[in-house]
Amino acid sequence: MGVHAEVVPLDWASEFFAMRCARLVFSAKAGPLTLPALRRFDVVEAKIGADRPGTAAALEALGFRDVEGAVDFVLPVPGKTGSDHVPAGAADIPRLREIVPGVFRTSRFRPPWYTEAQRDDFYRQWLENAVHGSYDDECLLVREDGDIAGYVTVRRTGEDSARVGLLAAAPGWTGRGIGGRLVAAAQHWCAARGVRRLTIVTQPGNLAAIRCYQAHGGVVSAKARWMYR
Ligand SMILES: CC(=O)SCCNC(=O)CCNC(=O)[C@H](O)C(C)(C)COP(=O)(O)OP(=O)(O)OC[C@H]1O[C@@H](n2cnc3c(N)ncnc32)[C@H](O)[C@@H]1OP(=O)(O)O
Ligand SMILES: Cc1cn([C@H]2C[C@H](O)[C@@H](COP(=O)(O)OP(=O)(O)O[C@H]3O[C@H](C)[C@H](N)[C@H](O)[C@H]3O)O2)c(=O)[nH]c1=O
Repeated sequence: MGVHAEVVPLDWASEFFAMRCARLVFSAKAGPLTLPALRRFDVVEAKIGADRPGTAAALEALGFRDVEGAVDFVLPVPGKTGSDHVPAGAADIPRLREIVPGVFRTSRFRPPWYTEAQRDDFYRQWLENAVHGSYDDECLLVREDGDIAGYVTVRRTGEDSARVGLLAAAPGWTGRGIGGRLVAAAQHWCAARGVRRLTIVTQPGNLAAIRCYQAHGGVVSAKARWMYR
């Protein structure tokens, strides 16, 4: 089976990781995927819906390998919500950068394609950008004892939709209900803007995240796998 997809360069990632990164965008209108088109890049990533095993097999024949799964959730946005979060400001960036290393271990940004140091730098940058309203719109914090106990970044993706970028309890704060408070913060952010559809993605092995999202009304909307070449 031939794969019809465009190989789209990822400019931000290419500059950040100092590698030529690209993503496959599947389309019946695109020409068949060829090895010369793929060989122009150091890493080509593809997200393949769980309902498309034939595509995954065809990509494997082109040298793609499984990296990680993805589970997409839709979270409810109640009309009236309460939340105890505060928006992050520039003064929070040094502490946020300090507490990121090792947190996103199930990320698809992983060896052998990305080093653990690159992964941690990537999420540090993601958080810092969100505080400045770049890529994600905002970073919201839950504070305890004068310190950051958790953070969640949010991005409006449409008139009625938003997506969580990163969500984590700070080291030492996992398993203490911070995850739920962060979900509530994202829901509150949406409700305040009239956004009714909130999505979040995690990995199938991230049981703490999955239980946390399900406990707050999250419903699985799609499952996929990431493959890289
Ligand atoms: C969009 C994204 O960023 S996806 C990535 C999510 N973030 C991360 O993986 C970062 C590291 N992990 C964390 O920061 C946290 O563990 C979170 C955010 C996933 C969950 O928040 P927490 O405050 O730790 O979880 P909380 O105390 O609310 O518990 C949530 C549920 O997970 C369960 N749980 C907690 N840790 C684990 C674990 N290691 N394995 C399985 N279940 C777990 C809890 O028992 C609870 O389930 P229950 O309600 O059925 O009892
Ligand atoms: C900060 C920033 C990032 N980008 C680019 C770089 C990448 O190409 C994408 C981010 O990847 P994305 O597909 O959005 O992330 P995933 O959904 O696959 O991965 C998730 O897993 C994490 C653990 C976490 N749950 C989070 O949801 C994702 O990382 O964006 C950019 O162009 N500009 C930027 O500023």
